[in-house]
Amino acid sequence: MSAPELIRIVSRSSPMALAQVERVRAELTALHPGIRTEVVPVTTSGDRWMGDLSKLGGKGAFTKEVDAALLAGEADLAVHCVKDVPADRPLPAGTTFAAFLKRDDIRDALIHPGGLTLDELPAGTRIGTSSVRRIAQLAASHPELECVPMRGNAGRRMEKLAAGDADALLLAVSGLERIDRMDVVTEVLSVETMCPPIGAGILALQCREDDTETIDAVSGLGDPEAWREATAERMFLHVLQGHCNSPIAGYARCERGGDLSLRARVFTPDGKTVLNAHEWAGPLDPATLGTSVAVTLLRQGARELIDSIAH
Ligand SMILES: NCc1[nH]cc(CCC(=O)O)c1CC(=O)O
Repeated sequence: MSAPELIRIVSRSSPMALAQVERVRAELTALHPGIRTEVVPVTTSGDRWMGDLSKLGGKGAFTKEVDAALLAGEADLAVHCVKDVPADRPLPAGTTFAAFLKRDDIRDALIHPGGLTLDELPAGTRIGTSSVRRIAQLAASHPELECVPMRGNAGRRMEKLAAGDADALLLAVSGLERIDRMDVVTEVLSVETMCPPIGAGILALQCREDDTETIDAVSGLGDPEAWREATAERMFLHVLQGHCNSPIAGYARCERGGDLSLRARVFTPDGKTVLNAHEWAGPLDPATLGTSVAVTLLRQGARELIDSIAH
């Protein structure tokens, strides 16, 4: 096997995306000191557009331009948040996941400048979030709070918070850790309070399918548990075929004795209806567990619930 001399890594240019690339470069250098890396920055439509993501003409707002650079041969490796990679369709033809990195924290955090926790926030507190998953769960657990639209990278959201556009924010712990801003967190929410999105905290390395040199070089960065969890979660979402306004949440976890479990929920936007499932893989492979949990939720009416939401 011949190792490549240079791996060009395409990345979005947000601070979080660049931090993700630095992690990959560091792990790659530790594993293969002889391989040089170079960063190819791109801006995605999701980074540019500050409106409603569903109005952007479909999914993949954060991945489309990255995939294009990879397929055009302008780069050899893409680093994606699994959370941002559409699961209702296959990966772009000609590309494949070569590895899933060891998973980071999957929880969401509250950022409240006054230092209050979620339960302490007074009625009418404006939470800056455009995430249908976060809005539906807050409506269910804290109906006295108000959600106001908020997009942009974490740094921009914190500027908007400081400017008074919202009173508090919800952001992923993993993203804040990557940009070294855990100092702003007032409370880390349990997964029972705020069920995470599919793929939370997992970075995927994507290569051209025929580029076996790069695939072989980076596959050693993969984490077997992250692979099993991502595979179960993405198959779950694939079978459910949600759209971009579907409040869907869930996470797989390698637990006691290595058995894989998958918990998942589908909500109405107002949080009044919650469909819930939790299953163990036992002898099943991760993808089959994902399918099984999706089928359980479909039997509970998930299809009708998802299709009744405007998108
Ligand atoms: N939509 C942006 C985005 N994509 C992935 C993460 C979090 C990091 C991850 O889960 O890998 C975030 C930020 C957030 O939701 O607060």
